[in-house]
Order: sequence, then structure tokens, then C-alpha cells
Amino acid sequence: MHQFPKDIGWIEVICGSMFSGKTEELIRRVQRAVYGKQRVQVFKPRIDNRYDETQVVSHSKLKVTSTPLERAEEIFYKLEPDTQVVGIDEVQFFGAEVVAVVEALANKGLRVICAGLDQDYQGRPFEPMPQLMAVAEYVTKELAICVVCGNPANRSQRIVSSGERVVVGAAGAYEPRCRKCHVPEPTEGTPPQTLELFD
Ligand SMILES: Nc1ncnc2c1ncn2[C@@H]1O[C@H](COP(=O)(O)OP(=O)(O)O)[C@@H](O)[C@H]1O
Ligand SMILES: Cc1cn([C@H]2C[C@H](O)[C@@H](COP(=O)(O)O)O2)c(=O)[nH]c1=O
Ligand SMILES: [Zn+2]
Repeated sequence: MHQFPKDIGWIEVICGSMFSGKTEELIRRVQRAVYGKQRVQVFKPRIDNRYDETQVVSHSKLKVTSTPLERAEEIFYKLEPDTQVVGIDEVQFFGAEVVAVVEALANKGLRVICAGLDQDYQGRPFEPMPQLMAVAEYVTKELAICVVCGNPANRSQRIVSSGERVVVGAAGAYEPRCRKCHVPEPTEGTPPQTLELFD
């Protein structure tokens, strides 16, 4: 049986569009917890196998070891007795059940850091993010850079043809856009630009 620490727990939500830096921020917070000698476990939905089957990987290739799960409730069985901090990436893919799981962990004294998309490709709230944000102590919204106009981007433009809500992908399937440049239906991507500043 897991012995939870007696310290107060809480929920942190990191939300925003694709490419806004949610995963980088999750990894940054996890790394700092490790510096603080905290016992940390990171989880992700198994469906997120874009860059790696097990690791959480940012678009900029930062990585952290994680445990892939089919369902959020598996966290209760995978949790080690001395874990103090739980990180969850792509939390929107876990569905409504993740809210009760995250609340139970926080209520037992764990710090829970969740990163996920707050809007789907049409700009609609991506459940269960609104519910998680409502019960969280801390909410951080990240913004990407609109690839059309360069303004701050809070939307994820789908650039492959599909009307399904869940389509796993990265560059080539989505691009970050601002509210002015985003359109709710899938559309063609912007042409790639040659940047001579970076290799
Ligand atoms: N248009 C863009 N705006 C911001 N960052 C971008 C953009 N395109 C690529 N990136 C890269 O994506 C990184 C963020 O990746 P990541 O943390 O995985 O984002 P998220 O988890 O929000 O999708 C940035 O630091 C940058 O290297
Ligand atoms: C907008 C949107 C995105 N997805 C998928 C695409 C990616 O696999 C993830 C988001 O990853 P990121 O770390 O935030 O870059 O979600 C989706 O299934 N449906 C959508 O509407
Ligand atoms: Zn724009």
C-alpha cells in the first residue's frame, strides 16, 4: 500500500497550444524537483508514441523517462511508495477519469503536475482540461509563435485532413497559429521557411 507523505498536496496545470512549451515546462519542473531530492514519477498516455514509446519528449528533443499508461487509474498501481511528485504529459488524452485520479493524488499529499492541450484543432475546450484547470491550485498557460504572422499563438491548426478529435501528430500534422490566422477546419500548412540562423 502506498504511504503518502503527510505534506499538503496540490495540482499544477500547464496548458496551451501545440509547440507552446508545455512539455519543456513539465520537464523543467520535474528536473527542479529532482534537484530538490524529491522522488518523482512521470506518466503519459500510451497513445502518445510520436517520438518515443516510453520517454516524454519535447518538440525540441528534451526528454524524461516516463511510464506509458492505457488509463489514468493505472497510476494508483504504478505509484511507488516514496513518490512525492507526479508529472503527467498529454493529460487531455486520459479523458474525464483523470480528474478524480489527480484529485486523489493531491488529496493524499502529492504534488501533481499535468501538461495538456486546452483547445482541440477547432479551438474548442479539450476535455478534461477545463475540469482540471478548475480544481488546480496553479494554472500556467503557454503560448507558441504563430507560423503565419509571428504573433503569440494559442491555437493548433490541423494541416492533415481528418474530422476526428484525436489525431496524434507533430509538425506535418499541426502548426501553431494565433486566433486571427487559425481556421477551425483542417487546411494546408504554411510553406516551410529556410532559416539560416540555425542548422
Ligand atoms: N512556432 C513555434 N513556436 C514556438 N515554439 C516552437 C515553434 N515551432 C517549434 N517550436 C519548438 O517547440 C518547442 C516547445 O516544444 P514542447 O515543449 O514539446 O511544446 P508542447 O508540449 O507545448 O507541444 C519550443 O521550445 C521550440 O523549440
Ligand atoms: C490540436 C489537437 C492535437 N491532437 C494531438 C496531436 C499531438 O499528438 C497531441 C498534442 O501534443 P503537444 O505535446 O501539445 O504538441 O495532441 C489531437 O489529437 N487533437 C487535436 O485537436
Ligand atoms: Zn497569426
